[in-house]
Amino acid sequence: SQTSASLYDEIGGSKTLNTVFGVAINRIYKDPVIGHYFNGVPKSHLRKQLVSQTCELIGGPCVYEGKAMLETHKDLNIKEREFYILVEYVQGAMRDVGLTYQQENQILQKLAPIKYETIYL
Ligand code: HEM
Repeated sequence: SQTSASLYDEIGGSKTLNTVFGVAINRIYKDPVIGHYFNGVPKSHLRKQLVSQTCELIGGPCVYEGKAMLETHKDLNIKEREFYILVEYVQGAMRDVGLTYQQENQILQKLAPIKYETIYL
């Protein structure tokens, strides 16, 4: 409703999102299964884009101006199980940064539909 704060404000805004994705990205880049996808992708660039996109999805003031998800991921041949490895890192980072389960799940629900633009079916 108009009177309730956005999820974005509730979690602490871009400061919290930057911390969450900073933690997640450090782990993702080291992962033995999915880390290789990110060779040559600057961490700071990916973090900025993920923060902006997620900010927009959870009611923040951002407008995502990065590349389209389908275009970005379609030639990578990402498998479904690899998608879930990435999601687990994002979830783990949210937990470590102190978000509640409810906040975690609300954010994951927003990210979930993007699955079909990232994996190779
Ligand atoms: C909900 C899941 C996902 C979201 C929200 C997401 C989001 C994004 C965003 C915002 C970018 C930056 C686009 C830009 O540069 O403007 C990106 C790039 C990228 N993503 Fe994802 N992604 C997801 C899943 C995955 C998965 C599962 C993988 C691999 C295991 C992956 C690998 C990559 C790579 C390698 C790039 C860099 C591509 C390039 O610069 O050429 N993504 N993603």
